[in-house]
Amino acid sequence: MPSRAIPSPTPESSHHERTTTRIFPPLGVAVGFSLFITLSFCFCKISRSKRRSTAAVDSSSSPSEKPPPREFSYSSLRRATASFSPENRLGQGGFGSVFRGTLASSSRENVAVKVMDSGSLQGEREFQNELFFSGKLDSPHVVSVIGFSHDPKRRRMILVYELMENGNLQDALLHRKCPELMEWNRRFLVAVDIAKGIEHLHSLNPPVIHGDLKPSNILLDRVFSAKIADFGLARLKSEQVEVTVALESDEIRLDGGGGTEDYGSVVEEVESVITNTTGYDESNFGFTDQSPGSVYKVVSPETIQVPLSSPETVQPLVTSPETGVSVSPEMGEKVSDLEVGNVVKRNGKEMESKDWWWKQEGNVGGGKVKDYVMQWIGSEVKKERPSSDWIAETAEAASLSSKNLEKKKSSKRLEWWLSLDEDKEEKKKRRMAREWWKDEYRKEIAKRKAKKKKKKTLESEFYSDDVSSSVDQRQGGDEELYMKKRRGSSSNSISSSIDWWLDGLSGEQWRARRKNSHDSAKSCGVSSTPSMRGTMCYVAPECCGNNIDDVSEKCDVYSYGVLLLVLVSGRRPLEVTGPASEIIQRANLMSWARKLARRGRLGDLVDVKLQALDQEKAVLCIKVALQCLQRSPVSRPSMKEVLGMLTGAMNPPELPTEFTPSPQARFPRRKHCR
Ligand SMILES: Nc1ncnc2c1ncn2[C@@H]1O[C@H](COP(=O)(O)OP(=O)(O)OP(=O)(O)O)[C@@H](O)[C@H]1O
Repeated sequence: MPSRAIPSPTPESSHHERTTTRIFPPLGVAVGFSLFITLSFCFCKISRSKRRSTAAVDSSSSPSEKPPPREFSYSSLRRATASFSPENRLGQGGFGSVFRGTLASSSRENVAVKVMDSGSLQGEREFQNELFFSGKLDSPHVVSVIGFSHDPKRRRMILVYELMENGNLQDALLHRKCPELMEWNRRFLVAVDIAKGIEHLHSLNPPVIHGDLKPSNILLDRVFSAKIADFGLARLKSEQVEVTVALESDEIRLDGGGGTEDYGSVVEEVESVITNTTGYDESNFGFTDQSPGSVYKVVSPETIQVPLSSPETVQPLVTSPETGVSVSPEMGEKVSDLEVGNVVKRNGKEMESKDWWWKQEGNVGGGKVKDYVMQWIGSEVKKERPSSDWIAETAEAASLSSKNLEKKKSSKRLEWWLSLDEDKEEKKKRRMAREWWKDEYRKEIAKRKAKKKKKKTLESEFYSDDVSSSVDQRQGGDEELYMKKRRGSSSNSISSSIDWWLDGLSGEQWRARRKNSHDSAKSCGVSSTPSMRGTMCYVAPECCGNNIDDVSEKCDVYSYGVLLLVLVSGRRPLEVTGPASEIIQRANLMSWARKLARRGRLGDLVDVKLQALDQEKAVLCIKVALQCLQRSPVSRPSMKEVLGMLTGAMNPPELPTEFTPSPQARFPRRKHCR
């Protein structure tokens, strides 16, 4: 087979090849390089966009970590608020004033700056709590804490929040009566926003219980979307860990039932809010004083104590091995149960039952709350005082003890008149005067009797609704006490009126323990939070006791029920309103709603000023509210269920059986004989 001859290169072709190889290799490298660059650029772009899209998916499924609160200098916040000028004042809370401010940063962000009252332990607790929870909560339905400023030497505590342009719901709905909130749809959305916010709190692990839900703690943004604010009374719900503050000793106490790891993590978390964000190494709250015994002093296997205030003020508690009661070594005296907390058993272990939520600050046994309640009720009713002055009457009755004194004095005066020994002429004059006195005295007695009778009728009418069901709830001795108190002496009629009124809302325990309540109003002037347990009318009955096991998410559900009724009716829980014949019935919103439910007339509760009303949805809201207001916490729905019912994701609720309209009588009523 002839082999193919390979042509030998001619001199020209070899020259050409030489030139080509001289030119093309660098060209090929350049082309290849540019191709490589283009490809890798495309690859980078594609992978980056891919990464971005996965990140977007991730962030939608689990919200990105919220930046921790920033630390601001006092001077920067002073500048932001024009030296805390009164024109910038947004409101006054129980523990400080809130100012509008504009941060000097490039974003010129508008903020709300809350300046805590210096020296107020409650303010300190609120400050602490807000920071603690700000790290945990990240929801569009919860007001965010942007930052803080703290100067322990001057006891300055400032919190910086996102600005909620339309202020609080109480003011917008009930005082300013914002036209936006007169639209049914907007009001309904506010109800849904709040439900979403609470549902978020309860869905966390461990769940967060707000503990003080009320319209003044709901803030509205520019477009009237609602957000939950004020975590001053909030707490973690956990079998294992309780965050408590022993106020007398200026200490945070982190109680854990499950070994040191449990509370260790919570301690870290509290610390991290302060230290991680600010490098707060020196002083703040004493967190960074790492000396054993001053930072995490283990009192019992379940308890860690963390000094709250500056190290100088800290008096760590130690526990007496015999009694298990905490003792202040500095003072060398026993801190009573009342001051530190009752020792209760839980999971077979002894623990402090009274945490700061139930704890009463300052005037522990002062019994000042009664005055405060009176003042508060007064402020509630004075706004829409009826033409009939039944309140004045009851107020008059309240001062009966002083009148008793007066009565005694006048009878003394009468005796004096009778004992006078005069001459005839004088005697005649005196006799006439004596007769006049006697007459007057008789008239006065008759008048008082009539008043007493009238007042009794009013009272029985007023409480007729709540009492029957309340009595059912009470067991054994409680019932007797209840009835005894109900029959209580008329000399205490105003306070008893108020008590019974409150009983319809918050349970008897509220009154029984009110002498333990602190008088926040006393020191701060304006506050609607009369006790550390939450706010009267909004606090659930079981949340008035000392048993921490009773505190659950259902306390918030109850408060939401009241809030929902306020939203639908456009009035306060206690308000004197409506035609004279129905004033008493309507005064207590919750009782009135229950009454209307029994009569099958829920529609009567709806605010008449509402525009574009969806009657069906309004009635749905009232039914949901009544579900939430059931006395037994287990009967109340969860917040998830509430949200489901409101949004239509779940079937609409039935009325609780206790409030269903009573069936028509089968037999015609017997006519009264005249
Ligand atoms: N982030 C905010 N944006 C706009 N206004 C606010 C903001 N925070 C608070 N306010 C206004 O300041 C008022 C006082 O708020 P604060 O939380 O101190 O007290 P409160 O909740 O009304 O009372 P209490 O302390 O008794 O519960 C609020 O009612 C509200 O009108």
